[in-house]
Amino acid sequence: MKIKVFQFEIHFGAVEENIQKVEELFNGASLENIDTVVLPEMWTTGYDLENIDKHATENLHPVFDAMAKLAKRHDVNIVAGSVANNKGKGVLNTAFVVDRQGKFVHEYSKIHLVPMLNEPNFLIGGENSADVFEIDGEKMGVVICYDLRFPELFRDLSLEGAKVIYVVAEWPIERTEHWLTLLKARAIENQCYVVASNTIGTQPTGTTFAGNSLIVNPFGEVLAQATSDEEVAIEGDLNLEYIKGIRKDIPIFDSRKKEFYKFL
Ligand SMILES: NC(=O)CCC(=O)C(=O)O
Repeated sequence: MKIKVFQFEIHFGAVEENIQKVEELFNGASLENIDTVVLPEMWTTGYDLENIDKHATENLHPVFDAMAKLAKRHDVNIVAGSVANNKGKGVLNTAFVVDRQGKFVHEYSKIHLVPMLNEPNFLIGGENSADVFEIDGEKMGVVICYDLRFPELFRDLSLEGAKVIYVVAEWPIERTEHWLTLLKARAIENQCYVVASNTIGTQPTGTTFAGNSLIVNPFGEVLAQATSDEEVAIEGDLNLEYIKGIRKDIPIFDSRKKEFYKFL
């Protein structure tokens, strides 16, 4: 399963420009052998939270339609990062997935809003857990940025059968070590692939983002890593059969003692 992760700078609060930019990235990339393309968090707006009401999609439209067109044109699945999204009760931070036929597969709205970037003052949290979805017959999950700090979410997804967990993010540069360490830890402890897309550049809020988009295998080895300050695409060839071998050699799922875990 071949994955391409786009890492790019987001034009602050410029939805149309960002959609156009993503279209150009798809049209300029070599995608012939790629199964799935991954985008970062809140890529249509960045952290323009003061204006987030006016930027938000209505139930993912019209951004969904633009992604569906790209998926069909390039014959790829898209883990379409996340966007500010209004479903009637306030603005959510919603990740979504579109398949090669341009069909809606899955959505997940961030449940852990990040206090350090002021999200709780402008956004509402998702009301559903991060469930698995299937693309090309394989189970996967997607979570959003600050969610990375909550191992429970990753454990739930892997217990439900996710072999790949996507992390779509706008992770700040001062916590780069947390980003890299936690991505590897989540892959090792759940023995699954972790595929992460982050943004770069400094937004007018003063936050500079860490880049370092990453693909980690179930043994914790880095298959591909972007730099901290460049617009690049990284690629990984995920061998989902490899997961079986790792889980046989280090059988953590068989060794679990859930009767002793107090808060699960
Ligand atoms: N966009 C985010 O959720 C950032 C998370 C973050 O800054 C952190 O966990 O640290």
